[in-house]
Amino acid sequence: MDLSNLNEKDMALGCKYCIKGEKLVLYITGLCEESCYYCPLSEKRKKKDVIFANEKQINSIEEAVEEARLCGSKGVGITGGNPLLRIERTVEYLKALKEEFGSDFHAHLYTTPKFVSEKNLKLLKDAGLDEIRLHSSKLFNDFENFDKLDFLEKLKLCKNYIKDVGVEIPGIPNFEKEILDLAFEIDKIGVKFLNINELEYSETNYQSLIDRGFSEKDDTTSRISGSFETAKYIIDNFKGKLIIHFCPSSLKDSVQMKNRLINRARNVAKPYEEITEEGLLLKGTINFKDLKDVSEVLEVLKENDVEFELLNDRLLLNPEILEDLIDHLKENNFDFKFSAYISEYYPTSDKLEVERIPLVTKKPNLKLKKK
Ligand SMILES: C[S@@+](CC[C@H](N)C(=O)[O-])C[C@H]1O[C@@H](n2cnc3c(N)ncnc32)[C@H](O)[C@@H]1O
Ligand code: SF4
Repeated sequence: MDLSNLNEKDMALGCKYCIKGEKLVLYITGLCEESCYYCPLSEKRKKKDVIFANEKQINSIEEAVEEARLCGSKGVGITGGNPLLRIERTVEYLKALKEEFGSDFHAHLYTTPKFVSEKNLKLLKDAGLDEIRLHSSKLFNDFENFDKLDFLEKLKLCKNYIKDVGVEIPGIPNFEKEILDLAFEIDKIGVKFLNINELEYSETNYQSLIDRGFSEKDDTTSRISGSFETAKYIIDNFKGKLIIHFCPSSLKDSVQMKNRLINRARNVAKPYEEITEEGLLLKGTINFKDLKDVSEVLEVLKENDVEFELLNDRLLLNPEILEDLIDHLKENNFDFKFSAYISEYYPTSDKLEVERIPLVTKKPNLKLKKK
């Protein structure tokens, strides 16, 4: 059974944008007052006061705006850490994005109840926040001390200031009854949605999940066994107005991430590059030492009006054209003095290369001893 209800009417507005890859993920700070045993954040980000716009570490609002522009983002998801621990920064970035892209640029924010206050909510409202999602972290980490009434009060407070208020939690196996109870309670006070994320492991939380008796669902994904069933139990047993959405890890990787990559690739691809179905970029590269070693190739390209880019020691062109050209040169016993390959890489700011297909390998320039 597929629980990921992709019917748009059964989803928070922020999720609709996210699935289409239209949300800028703004990681406003890694600082966080909680220590959830299942926290998936990487070492690079966890508890560090760093800012990321999607995959790129940034230091300024301009960089966030630029990343949103390159990705064709129609909204922002502000996350962390806890964005409320850097409320001034959060508000500054949010205001700037709204000013740049207009008031329709949808903004949602993730936090825990601890620093939800009239003061912070007022600041967020004035900056244009459209949606807020509270994570009842204490429920899973410190059950005895989880103050349900306080959590409900914080949600009510959010409703006074922010248009859409929801709860977002990981689907923790064996917490079915507690989550279902919470669903009924938040429905009574008019909370709009409950998002249940499929519990996932990462390099930072793996050991603590295993120590608590959880196990991997399979060896091809990072899903934890039983999380899907927890969400299913809640969806099957809940009756009320609350929208309950299960977000499987596959939705994050194969749909939302892929769509975000495709959107960015469309904006950053050079005219000679190709975009794959996964949203990666393909380009052909010739590496040379001396320009004269590629003079014949350049002539052919110019004669045929082929688009290319000439750098100091590299010639970049369409991957298919490069492949045809190399085949043709090989057939004509061309004396290659350069290397050539097709590279597949992420359209992200780090341009991470995932594959390199060699077409011509440079001959090693070795001087052999004469006997
Ligand atoms: C990583 S947190 C960051 C934002 C904020 N600190 C919070 O906890 O809401 C974003 C969302 O991921 C969920 N989450 C936390 N750990 C998770 C895990 N191991 N697998 C799946 N979702 C998780 C939380 O419920 C939260 O809604
Ligand atoms: S509240 Fe969020 S960021 Fe903080 S420890 Fe928990 S999951 Fe991680």
